[in-house]
Amino acid sequence: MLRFLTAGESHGPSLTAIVDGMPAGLPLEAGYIDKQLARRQGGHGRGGRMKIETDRVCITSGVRGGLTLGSPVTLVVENRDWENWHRVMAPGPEADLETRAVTRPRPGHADLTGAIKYGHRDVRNVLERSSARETAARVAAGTVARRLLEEVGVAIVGSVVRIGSIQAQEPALTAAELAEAVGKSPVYCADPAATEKMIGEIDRAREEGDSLGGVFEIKVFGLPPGLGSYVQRDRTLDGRLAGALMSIQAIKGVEVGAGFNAACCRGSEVHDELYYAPERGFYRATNNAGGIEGGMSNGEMLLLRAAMKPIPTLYKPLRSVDIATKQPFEASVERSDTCAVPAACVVGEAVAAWELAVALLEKFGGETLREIKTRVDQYREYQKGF
Ligand SMILES: Cc1cc2nc3c(=O)[nH]c(=O)nc-3n(C[C@H](O)[C@H](O)[C@H](O)COP(=O)(O)O)c2cc1C
Ligand SMILES: C=C(O[C@@H]1CC(C(=O)O)=C[C@@H](OP(=O)(O)O)[C@H]1O)C(=O)O
Repeated sequence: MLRFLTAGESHGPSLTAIVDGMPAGLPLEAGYIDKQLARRQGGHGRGGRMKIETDRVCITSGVRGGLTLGSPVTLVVENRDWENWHRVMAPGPEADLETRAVTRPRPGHADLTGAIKYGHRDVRNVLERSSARETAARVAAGTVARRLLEEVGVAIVGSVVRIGSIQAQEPALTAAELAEAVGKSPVYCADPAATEKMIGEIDRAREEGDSLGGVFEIKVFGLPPGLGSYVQRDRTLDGRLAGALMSIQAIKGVEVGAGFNAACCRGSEVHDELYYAPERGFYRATNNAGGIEGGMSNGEMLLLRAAMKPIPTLYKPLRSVDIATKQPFEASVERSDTCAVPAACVVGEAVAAWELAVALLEKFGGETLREIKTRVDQYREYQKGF
């Protein structure tokens, strides 16, 4: 069974992910994970914190000589900002609990409800863990899953398709072309004209002390059919992917394929008709299902979309109430991202990779990469001849 946990506070010494159940013999290097960590830090619209951090993973268990051992893989990402916070965040009685105490909850963040739920009078005890800093650890873990998927011919590419009111026109591209186009864009968008407008929109929001959300898309190429299942509803691949995307901080909606638009159409316009050709087996000429039918991958490209709300911390103050004095105030802000949709897109790729790797291992099992590859190859042959 493949599973992972993350731990760590935003301004603590480090973030940790423990990945358990990864098969042995998977080539894995820190540099491969660092590339994804760097992408997650980037994207136009990020704030001052990203100038402090340069995320790098330290692999402290489960890998030897560049290959996984089958034992738990521990991934540690240091917080450079810790240097400025060790007095405040110290685990012992020496911690300075006064200087950076927070009693002013931000609308739209976990602050108020987290304080009520866990009985904290200092909102810092909530925001340290509710912060999307945690996604650095999730990207590290998800990138191990991405490595495994790569070995069986599965590629995952995310792209930003909307920032605020600016919508991109997504060209139909291969996985490699899409990755190249996205890599050139400061907002990870494959449409150059929309990229320019998105940058302008983010800059305007920043100047006006405001924030922006948007939509990103995840495409997965090369998935075999039959990952996930209809036999128990908690095993549906779409349910699990939607849950994973929704678990990302500030994600408020998820679509698969035609998504909400399918609800506006007739069945004859939505359902993908089936064809057969001896050289490729069964296929569909359209992909409104987004690569999932009956809770299972159907062999077509997987298409997911996630909507991110605007960042809650605003330079333009919103009304709130101090939990100590019960007096209203208008929040003042030290620093914040203006827009983190590109970063969230990288997190989306990672969490999707994770869920797909879990479903892959459920279907094919195996303790070694070699076993898994053999079984996937055999299954692909079987599928072609079906
Ligand atoms: C990559 C990323 C960066 C974020 N940066 C910020 C930020 O700088 N300031 C902020 O208030 N919220 C930021 N958020 C959003 C909050 O973490 C999120 O809104 C908060 O945890 C509340 O959770 P919810 O929006 O899912 O309800 C970010 C989210 C992501 C995914
Ligand atoms: C640190 C990251 O994102 C942070 C997510 C975040 C939040 O409230 O979610 C608030 C900000 O942190 P800080 O208050 O330290 O400036 C972001 O910078 C990161 O993505 O690595």
